[in-house]
Amino acid sequence: MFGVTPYAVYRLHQGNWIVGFTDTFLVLGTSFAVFYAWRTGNTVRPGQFLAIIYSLGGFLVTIKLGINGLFWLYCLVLFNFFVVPPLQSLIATLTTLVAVCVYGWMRPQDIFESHYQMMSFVVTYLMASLFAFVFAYRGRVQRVQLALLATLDPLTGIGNRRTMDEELDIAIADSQRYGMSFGLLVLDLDHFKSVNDRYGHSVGDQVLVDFVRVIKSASRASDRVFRLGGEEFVLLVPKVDKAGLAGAAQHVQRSVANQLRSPGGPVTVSIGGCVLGDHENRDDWLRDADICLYQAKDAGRNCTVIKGLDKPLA
Ligand SMILES: Nc1nc2c(ncn2[C@@H]2O[C@H](COP(=O)(O)OP(=O)(O)OP(=O)(O)O)[C@@H](O)[C@H]2O)c(=O)[nH]1
Repeated sequence: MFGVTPYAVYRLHQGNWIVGFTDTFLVLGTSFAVFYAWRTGNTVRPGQFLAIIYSLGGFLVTIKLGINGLFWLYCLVLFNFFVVPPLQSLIATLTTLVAVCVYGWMRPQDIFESHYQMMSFVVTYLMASLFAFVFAYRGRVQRVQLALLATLDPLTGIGNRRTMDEELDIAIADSQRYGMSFGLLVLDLDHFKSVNDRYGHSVGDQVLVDFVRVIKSASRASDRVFRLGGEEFVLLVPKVDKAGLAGAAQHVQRSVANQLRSPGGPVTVSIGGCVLGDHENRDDWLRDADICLYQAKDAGRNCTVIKGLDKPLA
């Protein structure tokens, strides 16, 4: 925007109306797109809008300025790959190339002084597009990988603590807005340290992976499981009351006792839980579920304590 504005003023001052108005349109269009993105938080549509108007503008400027306009098309390549995903950028960039070449072919001397010059432009423009594409594509793949690393637990593939925090905040917002009920279970394997100490860390890792598989198979598709850290996991259960949460917890607890094995025999889990009720933030909610978990451990492990229910459930 800052690069184009002086040219818009200069071209209008010169009386070169088409280029002047094109530049002015680009400046206004950019301001509009930036404003829209700022107000809505949506950067996809403004990016596509900008790629289209700048590609069109690049074409118009080139057919009016000839060889001097061509230099701007290299900036256009970089700009397009900056504002829209690689494939869309490639389409916008190649469409502009085809338009410029067809025009240059039909009106010799208007843009290119010779076919040789046109070929040189095509080759350098394609090379610039190719490098920009590879660069943008690699950046995109790395961004996706970073996003996964930041949100998933690498060992088990389920959401990590950061993902859980977000999901619990969404649950609290849904509860306050729509009156939906949620329950939270904190699950901790019993005597897991001895599995590690006796059979090694990699066996312990395999038990954790199996544990997640058992939790998933014993819970509903709408339940969400997260790894809080170490051998502690959280299950978020929508649409339950205290009794329903206790039922869900007992089902998981029994499934683990029946199915989860280390080389030394069955592995069990202790579970603490509470419904969202009038907890107003996730820290309080988690803390109360954690207190129940400690009560379950104190009660001898392989059992469930739900806040508000009288005794530990075996
Ligand atoms: N293999 C493996 N072990 C882990 C991982 N994260 C934490 N641990 C181990 O989990 C064990 C947790 O031990 P404790 O907190 O004493 O708990 P516990 O032995 O299960 O005892 P209780 O919870 O009281 O029943 C420690 O030995 C940690 O090293 C992991 O990613 N992989």
